[in-house]
Amino acid sequence: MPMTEPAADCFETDAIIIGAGPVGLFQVFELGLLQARAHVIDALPQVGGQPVELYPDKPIYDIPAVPVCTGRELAEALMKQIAPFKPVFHLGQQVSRLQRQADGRFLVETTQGVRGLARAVFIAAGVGAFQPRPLKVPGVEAFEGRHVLYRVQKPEAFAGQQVAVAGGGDSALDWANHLAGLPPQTAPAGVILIHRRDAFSAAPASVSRMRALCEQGRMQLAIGQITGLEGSAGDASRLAALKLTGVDGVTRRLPLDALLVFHGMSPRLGPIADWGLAIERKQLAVDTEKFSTSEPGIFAVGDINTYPGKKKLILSGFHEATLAAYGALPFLFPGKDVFFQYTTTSPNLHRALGVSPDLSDL
Ligand SMILES: Cc1cc2nc3c(=O)[nH]c(=O)nc-3n(C[C@H](O)[C@H](O)[C@H](O)COP(=O)(O)OP(=O)(O)OC[C@H]3O[C@@H](n4cnc5c(N)ncnc54)[C@H](O)[C@@H]3O)c2cc1C
Repeated sequence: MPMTEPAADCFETDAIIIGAGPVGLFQVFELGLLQARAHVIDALPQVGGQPVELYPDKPIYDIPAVPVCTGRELAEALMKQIAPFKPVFHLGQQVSRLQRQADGRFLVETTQGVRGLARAVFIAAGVGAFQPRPLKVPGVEAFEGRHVLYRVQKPEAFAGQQVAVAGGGDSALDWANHLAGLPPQTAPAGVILIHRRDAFSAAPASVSRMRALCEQGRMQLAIGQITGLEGSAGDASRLAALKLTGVDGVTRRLPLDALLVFHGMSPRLGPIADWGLAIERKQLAVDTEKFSTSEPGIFAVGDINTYPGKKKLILSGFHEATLAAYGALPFLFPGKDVFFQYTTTSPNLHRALGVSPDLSDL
């Protein structure tokens, strides 16, 4: 790996975890028990990785000692478990660069400009960074980022505008409902939900609310495929209308100012492949003692890694995170002896966890 000088405006911490999926979150816990501070970076605006992004309400039955929990509940429980260690989260940030510095630490940089230095890095990047699926319509690039958006930051920015929301899942319906329900002074002039069929994968309560808003005339629903976008006559870079081809095969023109697209998220390995680490079939090769990558001080845990017998299961990732934390000790605290301790009986760990259990019977 190339050596560069440390940047002046970085956060500094013991460990940086790339990925806030279940394994990245549990990595915080295992590092916390060893008294290592962690910052966690994720491309998504929320924590929880695949279970929250792909199956938030589906029951999971194979988390040890938890007979059943949903993807969302798992993430909530992990967040509660790691709270005593006060991890710092950088969400909505895709890590693009990872470089060893002259002092042996690693500089981690995101595409949005966040930078951090740490003695050890844990790549818990799952199947890659989740990115919004782009709208596949000719010429869309001319409007992306200004009038065609995949994320909403300030809903009030659409006050008085004609807004179309494309998609049939939770994000699309949540945003369409939210925009249509805003008070008049901040509401768009019109909200139209566009989906390719009159069946939705969003939560039933969101679908009922959407239908109620349509009945009240506060939102419209259009069924069809977006087949084209049109710039305004005076300024071709300004979105003026979209073309919607209905199930009847007729293409209609819908005037609008902004199009919000929620066609789901897809994972991309992206920059991880360029960090000079040994890769086997799009996964990071690790040993099974420390879950170290080919670069000392960089560990890989969870779905992103591969080794003989690897199973892409959450419980396997938890085991990997535990051994990786111990494996990182020489990088985190060089020369310091850190002893293995049980959470049941160690006063040190109780202090770290902020608990004071009764030890008199043990
Ligand atoms: C439908 C479905 C059902 C499943 N059911 C089960 C089950 O019942 N039991 C079970 O054990 N497992 C199940 N799995 C698998 C389980 O979800 C994964 O094993 C688990 O999510 C892996 O966790 P992780 O933390 O390694 O990665 P992920 O959950 O994928 O999280 C990785 C995170 O890293 C982020 N990231 C990646 N690259 C970057 C980058 N460059 N910069 C910033 N952030 C980045 C991503 O945005 C993501 O949030 C299921 C998977 C699916 C798809």
